[in-house]
Amino acid sequence: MSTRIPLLTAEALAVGYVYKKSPRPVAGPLQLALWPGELVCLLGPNGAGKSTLLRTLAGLQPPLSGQLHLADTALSSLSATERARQLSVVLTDRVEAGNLTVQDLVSLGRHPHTGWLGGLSTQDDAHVQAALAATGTTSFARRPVGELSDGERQKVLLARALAQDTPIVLLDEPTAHLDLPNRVALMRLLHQLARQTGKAILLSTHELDLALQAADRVWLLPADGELRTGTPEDLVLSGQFAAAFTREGLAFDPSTGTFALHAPTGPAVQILGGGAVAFWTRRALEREGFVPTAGPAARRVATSADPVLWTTQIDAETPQTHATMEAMLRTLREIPANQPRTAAVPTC
Ligand SMILES: Nc1ncnc2c1ncn2[C@@H]1O[C@H](COP(=O)(O)OP(=O)(O)OP(=O)(O)O)[C@@H](O)[C@H]1O
Repeated sequence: MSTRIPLLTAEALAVGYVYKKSPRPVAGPLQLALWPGELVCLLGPNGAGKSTLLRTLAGLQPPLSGQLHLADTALSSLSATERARQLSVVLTDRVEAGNLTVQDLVSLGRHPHTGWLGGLSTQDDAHVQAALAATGTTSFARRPVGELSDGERQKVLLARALAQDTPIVLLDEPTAHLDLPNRVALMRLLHQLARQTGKAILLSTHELDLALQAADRVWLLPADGELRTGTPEDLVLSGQFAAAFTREGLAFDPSTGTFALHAPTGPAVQILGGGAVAFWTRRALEREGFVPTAGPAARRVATSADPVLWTTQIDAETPQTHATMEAMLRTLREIPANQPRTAAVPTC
């Protein structure tokens, strides 16, 4: 029998604000559990209440109602230091670091373990160095925090949270200022950290595709404030993921895991072949307004990978081979007399 117990639980938790003594609920009632070794991504549209929930779970704002426990201890009964030994948090608020260097700021993460006046032991310093290395910030450890770019500062704040070395890590939009390779690297780092150290890591993000790939579990907070949880795959296949982000004219495609940028309405084009060339051919055809299909169609394009080539055929005309996507698209746009002249322009 499993002896795993959640590191954080919430029962009937309502989060929100109080305005002129009246509660303004944002989300809830929520039943939640954060398990050791799991990376959880909190997803939802703008204004759904992700930051409000994270601040509440971090003990930085009181719940409107309900119970919050770290293991079997009520969060509200912990002192700030006890809480900081259990839970680290990085919010989106600007951090005023004065003249502190990166190393100084990351070292502050050790204070729940050393006390404010305590110097760093060798072991504390090892935690700081490991956090700098894991986040790729060692090379600017001596620089003042005030001189960093937004992305560099974001990595340093994550390093401080990692140096704190808590069982629970809460991160509000940790990828917001990072370029794509850094976003991918960060998600991979957090996933590995959760797996290797048994930490429970909860992060909010708008990086839906990355979250779907990296998260062990998704907390999906739609605008109605009713949280759905599950593996990314269960939420996608049940349609709950698409429903949370539904917008007029925007559709989530469960077969590719992406939101469609285009709404193709033009003639069908049959794609023959597979792999990367077929994938990118499909993308290009959709952008041009064609409807890519696996079934038979008057327009056909066969893809080959080595060498990269396309062979188009329209009706029974002589097939033509093309060395570039551009040439292939040009040919498909040249429509025979009995076909519509141009592919339909996608609607916004
Ligand atoms: N300090 C506050 N006082 C009152 N209402 C607030 C406060 N902060 C946020 N809200 C409101 O609470 C709701 C949820 O906001 P929150 O910032 O938690 O959403 P979010 O999901 O994090 O949004 P985003 O994805 O845009 O960052 C919003 O309607 C917001 O206007």
